[in-house]
Order: sequence, then structure tokens, then C-alpha cells
Amino acid sequence: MLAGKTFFFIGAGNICESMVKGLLSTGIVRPGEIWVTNRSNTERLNFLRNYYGVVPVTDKKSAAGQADVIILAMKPQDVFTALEELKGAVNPEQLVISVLAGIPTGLIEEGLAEKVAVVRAMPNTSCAVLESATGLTPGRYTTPEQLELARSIFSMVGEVVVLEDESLLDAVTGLSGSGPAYVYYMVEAMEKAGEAAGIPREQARPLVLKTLMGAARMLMETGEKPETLRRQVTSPNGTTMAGINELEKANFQQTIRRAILKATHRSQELGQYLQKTANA
Ligand SMILES: NC(=O)C1=CN([C@@H]2O[C@H](COP(=O)(O)OP(=O)(O)OC[C@H]3O[C@@H](n4cnc5c(N)ncnc54)[C@H](OP(=O)(O)O)[C@@H]3O)[C@@H](O)[C@H]2O)C=CC1
Ligand SMILES: O=C(O)[C@@H]1CCC=N1
Repeated sequence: MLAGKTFFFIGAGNICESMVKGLLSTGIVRPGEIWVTNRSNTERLNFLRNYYGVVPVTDKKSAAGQADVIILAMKPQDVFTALEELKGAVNPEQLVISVLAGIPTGLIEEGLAEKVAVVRAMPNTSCAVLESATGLTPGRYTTPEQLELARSIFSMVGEVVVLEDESLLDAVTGLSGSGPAYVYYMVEAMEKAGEAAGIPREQARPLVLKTLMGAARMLMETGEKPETLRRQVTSPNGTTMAGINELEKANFQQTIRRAILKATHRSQELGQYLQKTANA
């Protein structure tokens, strides 16, 4: 299904590079099958060409007319300009994948002016190591085969969940799209705490990272609930209980909940704002 397909990334920033790195590492997609473009940053395109062997594109319209899969990967605020540049170039046989936070498929379909197949996807930067958690939802004109193509692309770089209700993609964005940043933030905090407790940074880091990896693998491989695994670590009146009590005092779970709901809300807000702009 994927062999020989060409991929055109419109927006060659962070998420583009994570996907490119992951796709190429599978060996299924070859560098010449990945085309990349930016608004103006040619230095970045040259870097991607030199480092990954992918193909920089200047004539967006012509490349968009030829690629099998077009991936919209600019900031949400830049979507209108990008769509204007693509108008009329994409046909219903092709597949457009948008990874833009908050942007509904309807807005992209309208912008492209043809009955083009659009899939909204929310991956995360762990695509680079084939461990993305990606939510997908089909647009109005997406055939089951085109949805399957999108699923197989993101399955190459991690786990895929297909959601029928597009509005849930905002929550996927708040949960797993932004999710790696919450984890990195926690790692930063744990490293600093390790240092504060006297462990040199170069030794704190491997301890924290292996703790993270080990806990993730325990969750995945035992199939136990996080709560069960947490209780196994927590001895009555022991060290873990002392630590967890402190997290409870700071309303840790409520704080995480608020963070994810805020991020979800921000995704909704971006979509609503840009939809209003489109209607104005
Ligand atoms: N970063 C992440 O973890 C994730 C991001 N996303 C989504 O992916 C999108 C991109 O995010 P990210 O990669 O972090 O952003 P970056 O700022 O790193 O990259 C965006 C790129 O888009 C380019 N661009 C802007 N306008 C156009 C245009 N009209 N035509 C072609 N290229 C254009 C910019 O080029 P130039 O520099 O020349 O202006 C820039 O290189 C966002 O919509 C975000 O919501 C989704 C999942 C995860
Ligand atoms: O921060 C953002 O808006 C993007 C969307 C998901 C991850 N990064």
C-alpha cells in the first residue's frame, strides 16, 4: 500500500522532521519519495536535504498536483495562505493529511475548493523513534481506502487510534499531541530534584530515564492498571507514600487534568477562531 508513494510536507518544521525521521527509519519510504517545502526558510530545506536526502520543493502547486499524500504541517494561523497557494491543484484521488491543531477538516475542504479527501491527524514528535500516539479522523470526502492509507502511514511511526467524532481530535491534541511536553517537563523536574538531593546531573539523568522507560514498559507489558502498579511500589509508611502524599497535597492529578483540559480548550479555540475568520 505504501511502497512507491510520494509524500509532500507543506511546512518543514518540528513535526515534519519527526515524521520524516521515523518514516525513513522504517526503510519502507525512501528519501526521494519525501518532498518538503517552507514559506521562506530555505536554509531549513537545505538542512533536511543534506541530512535526510529528502527533496526540497519551490513550486508548491506543481508538487501538490503530483504527490500521492500531501501533509499540511504549518502553524494553524498559516493555513489560509497555504490553502490559497494549493487551491485547484489537488484532486480527489490524492490524500491530504492535516496535522494542524484545532483545524477542522471542513475548513480545509472548503479552502481546497474540490471534493478532496482530508484526514485530520494528531501525531506527536515521538514519530521520530516510531513511538507516536496518533489520533485520526476522516473528512467528508475520505473513502475507506484513503482512511486506511492514512492509518498505515501513521502505523509505521507508532500507534493509531481512529475516532469517528472529529471534535475529539481537540482532546487528542491536549492529551497525546502535547503529551510528550508534559512528560519532558516532569523529567526536568525529577532531574532537578535528584540534583537537589545530591545526585550529580549526569547520574540523575540515566536514573530518571530508566525509571520512565521501566514504568512505561510495566504498564504496557503487564497490562495492569496504573493504580495497581503504583500500590505495588508504595509500602505502608514507606518512602513512596511520603512522596505521593506531597503530590496529593499539591493536587497533582487535578493539575494534570486542568493542563490537559486547557490544552484541549486551546485547540478548540484555535479552530473556532480560524473558522470565524474563514466565514467573515
Ligand atoms: N510540534 C509538535 O509536537 C506537533 C505539532 N503539530 C502541528 O503541526 C503544525 C506544525 O508545527 P511545528 O512543526 O511544531 O511548527 P514549526 O514552526 O516548527 O514549522 C512550521 C513550518 O511551516 C512553514 N510554513 C508556514 N507557512 C507556510 C506555507 N504557506 N507554505 C509552506 N510552509 C509554510 C514554516 O516555514 P518558514 O519557517 O519558512 O516560515 C515552518 O517551517 C502545527 O499546526 C501544529 O499544531 C501536530 C502535532 C505535534
Ligand atoms: O503546541 C502545539 O500547539 C502543537 C500541537 C500539539 C503539539 N504541539
